[in-house]
Amino acid sequence: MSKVAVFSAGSWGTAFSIVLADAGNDVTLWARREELAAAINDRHENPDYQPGIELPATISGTHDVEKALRGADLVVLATPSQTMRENLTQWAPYVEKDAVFVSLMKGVELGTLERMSQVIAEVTGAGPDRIAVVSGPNLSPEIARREPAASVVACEDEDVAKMIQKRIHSPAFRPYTSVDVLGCELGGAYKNVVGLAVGMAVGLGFGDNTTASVITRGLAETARLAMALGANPLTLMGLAGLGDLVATCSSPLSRNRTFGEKLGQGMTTADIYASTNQVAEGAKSCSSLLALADRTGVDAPIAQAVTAVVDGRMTAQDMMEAFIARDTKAETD
Ligand SMILES: NC(=O)C1=CN([C@@H]2O[C@H](COP(=O)(O)OP(=O)(O)OC[C@H]3O[C@@H](n4cnc5c(N)ncnc54)[C@H](OP(=O)(O)O)[C@@H]3O)[C@@H](O)[C@H]2O)C=CC1
Ligand SMILES: O=C(CO)COP(=O)(O)O
Repeated sequence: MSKVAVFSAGSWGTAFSIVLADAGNDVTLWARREELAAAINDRHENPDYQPGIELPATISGTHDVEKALRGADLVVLATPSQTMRENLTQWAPYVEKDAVFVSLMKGVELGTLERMSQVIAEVTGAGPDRIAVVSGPNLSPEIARREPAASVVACEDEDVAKMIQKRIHSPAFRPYTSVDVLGCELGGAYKNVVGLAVGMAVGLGFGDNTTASVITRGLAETARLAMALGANPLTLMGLAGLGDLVATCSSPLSRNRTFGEKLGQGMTTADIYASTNQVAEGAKSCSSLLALADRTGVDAPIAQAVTAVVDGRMTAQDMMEAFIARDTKAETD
């Protein structure tokens, strides 16, 4: 059986380990806390992140980086985007020589404005044929319950994308291939920002016309930036674009939408951080995506307003009013 190392045992790392195990892989799930690794082994459950879900016997937990990586030809990365560089710098010396990295993360690094595939390349020196991303409408509690879902596995080397596709195709999880790594990553990161804006609209008590308008203009904004950077526009119409946007913006399971809802109800960012330990990537990546749009010369009103609300410089109500009051223009401009 082929061995996969998954870093780490959060919501998505754990749910994706179930996909990998169901698809026939031997999975070693690395946990930052030793007691969580022990719980995974003793109880076949991740009580902190996917409580009540029995993990297949082919998933084992460990807190030992070297042990997790020994013999693994796929290294799946699912930590918060903002800590990936530091994490991977520590793990990289133990990665097998030809192992392929698979990023599940949906964020853009603050400061460098790099996508996760770029961070992985920089830290490990791996070429584009050893770096893939998996992105799509994949809310982890639903995936952990084995509800049917599709996703995209993107790698610049199509043969590698096909190899990973085979390795992650389970009875409940259907992956499509793509060579558009940039489009998939930007779709995944941007939908979190749009999810925050939609959550704010929901928190303010607005209905489906409002949320549909924000979702659609959010897709337009995502596509504008992604295409300016060289993405295939069809990627944004696909699972890693529209698909993930719809899932995130319509589901109360989404941490980003929930974070936005709380902002809409008047909570501050600091209060929300204090109330959860789970990652809402958009709250950090909104400012990186805005900076990326500014650097690229692309208009990004949603990223701009969401960043201002997250930073406490604007209220959610003012954001909605500002969206409506913007200079009018043609829809396709
Ligand atoms: N959840 C989902 O539905 C999906 C998430 N994603 C993406 O996957 C990525 C991970 O998200 P998700 O699993 O949901 O996040 P969670 O908040 O559920 O889990 C975060 C994980 O990262 C660990 N972690 C936290 N801080 C650090 C750190 N400083 N160094 C190393 N590890 C750390 C946590 O360990 P500990 O428990 O010890 O704190 C935990 O294992 C994000 O980019 C997210 O956008 C993508 C698709 C679906
Ligand atoms: O990326 C996700 C679904 O595809 C998960 O969204 P949240 O991070 O908002 O929970």
